[in-house]
Amino acid sequence: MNKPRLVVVAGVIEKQGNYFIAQRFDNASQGGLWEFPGGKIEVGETPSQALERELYEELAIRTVTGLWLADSVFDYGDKIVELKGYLSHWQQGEIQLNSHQQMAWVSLSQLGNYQFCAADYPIITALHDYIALKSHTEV
Ligand SMILES: Nc1nc2c([nH]c(=O)n2[C@H]2C[C@H](O)[C@@H](COP(=O)(O)OP(=O)(O)OP(=O)(O)O)O2)c(=O)[nH]1
Repeated sequence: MNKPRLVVVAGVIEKQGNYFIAQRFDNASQGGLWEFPGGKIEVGETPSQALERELYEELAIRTVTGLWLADSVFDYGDKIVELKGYLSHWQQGEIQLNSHQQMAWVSLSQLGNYQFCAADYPIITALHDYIALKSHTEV
């Protein structure tokens, strides 16, 4: 039997130098692990539309999708996840945690203290690279 291949979008939201991360419910797939919020792309959606819809459903905030950070493919055994990571810019609303058991705002260096879903590590690397590049090009 072919394994399902899910195409999933995830958004990195920054506020005052910290990044939003959320912990999956213990009883979900990849339970208890941390992630960037997002979810599966539905038929007919662009990645940005899917991400803006998911962040509204999961966190009740309106966002605009920004720069693409990285794509990552990981085989979890029962399914293959193709994760697309983007920056997401918070526009409106206060965060309500509708789909996660915990949230945190953490600095770039603190991201290393959390155990993320395996597919997220290339996104975290791309975020580090992006921030390093940005700090070198800003005067
Ligand atoms: N939203 C999100 N999902 C991620 C990330 N990293 C990662 O491996 N995933 C995986 C976990 C899930 O298997 C899948 C996304 O599914 P989902 O968040 O829409 O919801 P779900 O729990 O209903 O998924 P599933 O159990 O039906 O597979 O992608 C991430 O950073 N954000």
